[in-house]
Amino acid sequence: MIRFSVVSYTNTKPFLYGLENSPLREKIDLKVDYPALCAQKLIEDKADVGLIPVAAILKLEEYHIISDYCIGATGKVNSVFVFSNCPIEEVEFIQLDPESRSSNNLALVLMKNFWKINPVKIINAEDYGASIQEHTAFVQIGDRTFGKKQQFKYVYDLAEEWMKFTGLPFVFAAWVSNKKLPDDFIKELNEAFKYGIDHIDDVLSDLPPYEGFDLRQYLHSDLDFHLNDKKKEALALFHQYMKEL
Ligand SMILES: C=C(O[C@@H]1C=C(C(=O)O)C=C[C@H]1O)C(=O)O
Repeated sequence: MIRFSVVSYTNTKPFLYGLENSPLREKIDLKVDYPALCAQKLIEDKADVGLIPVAAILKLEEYHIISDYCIGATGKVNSVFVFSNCPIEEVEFIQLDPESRSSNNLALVLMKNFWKINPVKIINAEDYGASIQEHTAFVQIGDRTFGKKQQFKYVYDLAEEWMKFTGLPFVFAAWVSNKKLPDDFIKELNEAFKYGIDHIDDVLSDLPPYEGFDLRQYLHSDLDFHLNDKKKEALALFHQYMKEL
């Protein structure tokens, strides 16, 4: 069995749909985890393949990006935000999301290089996401952000801000193995992913509706699952900025 750790959020449903409908399914021990844990499992060799935050690639001794599919966005992603009670230029404390690796680092890169601010980082805030301090903001990713945009005065979509900063799309998570896998396995895996991405309407019909959030728009347009050349360029640039943090 090949051990998989994949993101437990709605953004991953098309990939799961592809896997569930693939003959490969029987060869895979499939676990869904929050993204930071997917990364940890690959680092500790508790999984062989992960849909992992790209920020964590820098922590792997050996890695192979095994797919031209990813979790990415070209412009607004609609599920990765900094929520704030004050304008970003006035933020003094930034609470990071314990489930994230990429977006936490993306927020730090943008704060340093784009917004030119240097707030205090808070890693496991006791009042995470619930601070009433005016100058405290927080990073949040995934389904927990659905419908939350309306609740904050200042909301920054980090894929959109990255696009303003660099003119590039962004890659949040990629399919990575920590050891070399057989070529035919990788080929079948990518066929399964393609099948899932081609059947987003079927994925949507299996999902319960989400009040105040347009799942159809999210899966069809906000997310962009193709790891194309522009996204690879963005990934290299992001890693470069991360190293300079
Ligand atoms: C777009 C998203 O991409 C994700 C963000 C990640 C991160 O910040 O580490 C990791 C995996 C993806 O699930 C999201 O979760 O909303």
